[in-house]
Amino acid sequence: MSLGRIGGSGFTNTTSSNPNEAHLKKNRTVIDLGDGSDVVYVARFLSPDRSWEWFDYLDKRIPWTRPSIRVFGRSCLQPRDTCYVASEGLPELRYSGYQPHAYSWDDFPPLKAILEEVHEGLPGSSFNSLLLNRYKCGSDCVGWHADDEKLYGPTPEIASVSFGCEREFLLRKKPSKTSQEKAPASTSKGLKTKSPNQHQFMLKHGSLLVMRGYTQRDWVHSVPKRAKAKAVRINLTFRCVLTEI
Ligand SMILES: O=C(O)CCC(=O)C(=O)O
Ligand SMILES: [Fe+2]
Repeated sequence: MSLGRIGGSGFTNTTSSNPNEAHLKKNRTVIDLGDGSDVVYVARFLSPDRSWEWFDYLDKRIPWTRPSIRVFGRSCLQPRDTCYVASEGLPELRYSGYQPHAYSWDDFPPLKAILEEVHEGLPGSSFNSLLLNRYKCGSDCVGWHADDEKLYGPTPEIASVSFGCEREFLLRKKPSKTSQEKAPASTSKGLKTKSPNQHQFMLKHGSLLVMRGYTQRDWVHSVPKRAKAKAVRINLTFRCVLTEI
């Protein structure tokens, strides 16, 4: 696996003989977040049947743990199950005071198959690590954060594949430093408009969402609690840990 790539894979405009790539180009939604950041969403990235097979495998076979993490200086149980898979020899991941054990791709062959699908869909991308999350019910969640750890570099591409229960994924712009940018969004008639500084996606079973460019520097994201979500959701975020920072 090639390592050390920075930046987005970019869905190039060249004609492609890869049917997956062509399908993706047709069915993707690209949201330009401005300032060199964008998000790509493909609702039907994987077929529902295959996705359910993968869901069952992941639910049963992944050695899920629910670690203690530190948030604002206090120790608490992470409100979701997690597991981490990474290629050998990479710098270790550490977030919220927690350093997950890195399992090998060889331990979970279906993860290699999903990774292959993601690489086919995102030509030029080269992911070498994967953070898995399992949300058992509506009170499981992930709070506002950015995946801006140094080991991913300044413009990480993060590909997120979802299985099972649909959950909302929110993106919110970080507060800007200049006062001009802080002004609330309004029309020329002074009417308030819906802020372009927030975006919301309902992440479907078998969907792919990709964050690119400066999204981790300028935006935060979350999967909030939802009382109505009664079933299990599993999310995989593929990332590229840089070998030379
Ligand atoms: O579950 C999701 O959709 C997002 C997970 C996430 O943001 C993360 O693992 O960093
Ligand atoms: Fe994240």
